[in-house]
Amino acid sequence: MGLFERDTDIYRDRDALREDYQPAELVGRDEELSTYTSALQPVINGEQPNNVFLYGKTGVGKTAATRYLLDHLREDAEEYDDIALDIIFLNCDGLSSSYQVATHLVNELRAEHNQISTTGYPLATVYEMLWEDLDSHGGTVLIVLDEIDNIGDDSILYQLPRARANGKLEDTQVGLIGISNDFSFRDDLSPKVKSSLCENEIHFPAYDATDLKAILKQRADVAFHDGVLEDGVIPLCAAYGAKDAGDARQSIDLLMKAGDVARDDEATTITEDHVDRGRTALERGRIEEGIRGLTEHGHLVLYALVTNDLEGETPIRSRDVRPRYTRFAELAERDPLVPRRMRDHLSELAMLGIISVTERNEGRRGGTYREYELDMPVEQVLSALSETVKLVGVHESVVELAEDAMPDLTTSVASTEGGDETDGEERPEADRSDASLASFE
Ligand SMILES: Nc1ncnc2c1ncn2[C@@H]1O[C@H](COP(=O)(O)OP(=O)(O)OP(=O)(O)O)[C@@H](O)[C@H]1O
Repeated sequence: MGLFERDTDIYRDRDALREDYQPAELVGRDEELSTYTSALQPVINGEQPNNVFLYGKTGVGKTAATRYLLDHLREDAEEYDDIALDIIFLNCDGLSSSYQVATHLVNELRAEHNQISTTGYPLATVYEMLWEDLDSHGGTVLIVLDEIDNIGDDSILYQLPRARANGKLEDTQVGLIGISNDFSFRDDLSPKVKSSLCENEIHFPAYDATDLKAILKQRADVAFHDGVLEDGVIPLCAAYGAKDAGDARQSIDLLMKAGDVARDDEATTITEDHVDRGRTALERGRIEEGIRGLTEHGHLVLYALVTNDLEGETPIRSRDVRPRYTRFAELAERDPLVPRRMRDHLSELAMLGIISVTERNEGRRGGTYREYELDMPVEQVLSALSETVKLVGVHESVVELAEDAMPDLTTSVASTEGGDETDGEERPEADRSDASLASFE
């Protein structure tokens, strides 16, 4: 028997739950698809295409609807001899300027051997190349810019829709489809860009539990063997999804995680318990990712708050977190931030859902103040902070937890100078070998 053995009791086709799977039909988006279809109709009529702007929160089907309709459009256009349709799909993640978008578009239009460098030309030259390449292409070209809000300036969003009117294009008809999940991007567009890019706006609202159930059912039928899902599983995944953000991607991920947990258990059915465990695992991943993305000072503030929490000091005011934070910064050989900047980090942690904030009144004449406490299991937070703990040292309050939460913790030499004025902790033993210990006196 090999080390790996095929286990197919649960999944018939697990890939149907992956991000890149394109469902044959989109569920529950009839109204949006009908508006979108009308906006694309001029392409089939051989007319100048409309520009379309899709917006809505993440995971609500904007990209899926675009791929679905454009696949159909491409297929249907082949029925007409007088229509030559080409579609360029560009995800703007990582493309932070019109210049970068324009060079990528030029390269999409050019053959492999004729690509241009993505740096070094004046913007006007890149535009000239773009108009020339587009115009020599002929027919209709639809340009989809997904995650369009990454583009830091709106030059290309102004130029593309107007290229024909400005005499830059004669033989090619260009349509622009912009997709964004950033509502402020749309609101902040300059009026001249808004009037052309947003001539057909389609809003994709968040899904409710009923929509999500239908979407999950469609995927589950392909992904799992018959009879594997217990009755409550899809409603539970849908209920969590609707409560969180109405995001189909999140619900599908949860269903897949539940399937994986069941598979690891060598179970033959997926139960609600598998969903709950899957949710905990995903949540852990999300927190860890959020914490890892913070700056070093964000980590130090959070580590300070973790130790306050373990000592039963939370909810706690920012000024009372400060001495511990300052000491940790010193141990990490960093200059502590001023109180206001430290508070900004607390606010950021609250925004990420890692800690919670409560506004309190200071009595009859006083103003309001804020108190902070951890809003996530301390073990998870600590395990995501392992690099910071290594840098600062293991605070006494976390010694016990550290062994479980950070098994990879290596011994580090702790500084013994300086002090944390507010608390008189005992100095930890310096020669413990199971973890690095810092002096926080
Ligand atoms: N109506 C639907 N029917 C079937 N599957 C859907 C539907 N809506 C979304 N999905 C699926 O949910 C996942 C996320 O959808 P999609 O990528 O289209 O979201 P989005 O709105 O473009 O999000 P983002 O703004 O994050 O890019 C994809 O796997 C997609 O296939």
